[in-house]
Amino acid sequence: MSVHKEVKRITTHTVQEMKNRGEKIAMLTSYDFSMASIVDAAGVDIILVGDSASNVMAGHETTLPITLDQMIYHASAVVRAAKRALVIVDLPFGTYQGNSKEALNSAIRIMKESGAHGVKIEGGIEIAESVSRILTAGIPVMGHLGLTPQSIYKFGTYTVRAKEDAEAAKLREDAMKLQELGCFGVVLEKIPAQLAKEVSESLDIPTIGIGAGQYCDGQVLVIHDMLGINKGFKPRFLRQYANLYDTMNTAIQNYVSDVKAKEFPNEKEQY
Ligand SMILES: Nc1nc(=O)c2c([nH]1)NC[C@@H]1CN(c3ccc(C(=O)N[C@@H](CCC(=O)O)C(=O)O)cc3)CN21
Ligand SMILES: CC(C)C(=O)C(=O)O
Ligand SMILES: [Mg+2]
Repeated sequence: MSVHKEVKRITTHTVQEMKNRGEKIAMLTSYDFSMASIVDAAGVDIILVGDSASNVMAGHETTLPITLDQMIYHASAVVRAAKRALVIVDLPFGTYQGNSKEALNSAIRIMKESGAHGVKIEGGIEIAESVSRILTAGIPVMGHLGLTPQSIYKFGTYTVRAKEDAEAAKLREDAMKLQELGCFGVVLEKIPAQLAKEVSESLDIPTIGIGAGQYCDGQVLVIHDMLGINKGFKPRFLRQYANLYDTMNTAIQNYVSDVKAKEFPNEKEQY
C-alpha cells in the first residue's frame, strides 16, 4: 500500500459542486512543470494551459502563432506536475475552425498526447458543431466568450467587449447555447461586470472571469502577470500579487557581480 498521501483530484463535477454551494473557483495558467508544481501545491482548482503561452513563453505579439504540437508540449509538462488541479488546454488558432472533424482530431491529440483533462475553445454559436462533436467523444469542453484573443484582428483592440446591446445579447445567447451543448464551464473575458453577473446567474454551469468582475463563479489570470514577471503588462483587471521581475532581476545581478568579482564559487562550493 502506498504510504504517501494521495490528494483528491478536482474534476468537472467538483467545479460544478463548487458553484452549487457558492464556493468561488480559482484558476491560473501554467505552461511548464516547475511553475505548475507551485501552482498546484498552492491550491489552485483549475490550471489552464493557455494559448497565452504564445505571448509569455514564446514572445509573440498575439496568440495566433502557437501550434497544436507546442500546446501539447506545454500541456504534457503541466500534467506531470498537477496532482490536484483539473488541467484544461486551449485549442490553438486554426485547429478547430475548419470543421468539426478537425476540431475533434485536435482535441483528441491534446487528450491522448498530453494527458490533460479537457479543452477550452473560443467562440459561441459559430463553433457549436465542433463543441458537440468533441463532447460526444467524452472530452470535457470549456467555452470562452467576450474578448476572444484569437479574433484580435477582427476586434482591432483589446478593449472591453459586449458594451453594446447587440453584442451583449449575442453573448447571453452564446453562453446559454454552450451550456445546452454540454460545456462544463465558460470563461468570460473583459466584459462589463453587470453582464457577467446576469450570465453567471442565468447559467447552471460555472463562469470563470478575467476582467469580468466580482460576480463570476471563478477567476482566472495569467500566472506571469499576477506574479509581476511580465513587467510591461498592467491592465486594470490585473492584481499583481508579487513583483518577481524585480526579485529575479536583483538575484541575477548579484550572481553576475559575484562571478565578475570572483566571489562565486567559493571554496565550499567546489570539489
Ligand atoms: N500575458 C498575457 N496576459 C493575458 O491576460 C493574456 C495574454 N497574455 N494573451 C492572451 C490574452 C490577451 N488578453 C489581453 C490582452 C491585452 C489586454 C490589454 O492590453 N488591455 C489593456 C489595453 C486595452 C485597450 O486597448 O484598451 C487594458 O488596459 O486593459 C488585455 C487582455 C488576455 N490574455
Ligand atoms: C486568459 C485566459 C483565459 C486564456 O485563454 C489564456 O491564458 O490563453
Ligand atoms: Mg487563451
